[in-house]
Amino acid sequence: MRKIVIAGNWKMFKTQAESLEFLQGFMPTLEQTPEALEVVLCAPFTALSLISKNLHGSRVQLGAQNVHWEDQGAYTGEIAAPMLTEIGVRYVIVGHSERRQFFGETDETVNKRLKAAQDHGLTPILCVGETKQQRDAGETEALIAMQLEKDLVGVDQQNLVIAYEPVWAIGTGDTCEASEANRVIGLIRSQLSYPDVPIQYGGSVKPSNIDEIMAQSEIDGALVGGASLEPGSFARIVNYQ
Ligand SMILES: O=C(CO)COP(=O)(O)O
Repeated sequence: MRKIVIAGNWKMFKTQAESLEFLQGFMPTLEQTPEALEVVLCAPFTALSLISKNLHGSRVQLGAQNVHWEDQGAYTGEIAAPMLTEIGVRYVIVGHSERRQFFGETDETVNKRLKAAQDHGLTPILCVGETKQQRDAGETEALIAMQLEKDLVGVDQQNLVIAYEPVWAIGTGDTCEASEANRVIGLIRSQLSYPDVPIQYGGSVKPSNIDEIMAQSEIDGALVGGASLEPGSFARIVNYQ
């Protein structure tokens, strides 16, 4: 059976104080959440250590939003895997479209980051997805196939989560139709050597559409941006029907 993983990607939001305030509202809502569901919070680097201390003993897993491929070195502004594992981080987002678009992330660096994360026992959440322009040009399938081919060279698919995030659906309120997300995720799965990789959908996931998304046969969870910032809204998402 494939694992279900719902992760909040807080992006560049929340100070330490705001993170604690979130936890106070969110943690009590998890009592009804099925044990089989993995709930992950991918917080900014500065909040990880404090959140880790406050998650102690809870079922929520901690995630980071990026990781460098070297264990240490002269890489100003980067964070290495041992710095994350030391404070209890278990997951890390790699290759988010915002990293690819605004910070020059390439399939080559994404691949290196994936392998470094796994070498240190972190589970990477690899993000793939097409832009509006690519979708309109009918290039969705080819683009995603190419991203997977390049990003996954030498990557252990048994310790991996993939997030299908159509770039045009991120932060726009313009969700991809659940059936279309299901179709693309099925195509992604057909390209994997290990078919039980959990594959999430990401892009304007909200309390109002999570039930339909999770009802799809190929979709194993969600990577949630804006709607993960407020405890009540993220609680409704992880307690999907
Ligand atoms: O980029 C995302 C998650 O990684 C999606 O963001 P939104 O849920 O805000 O559209």
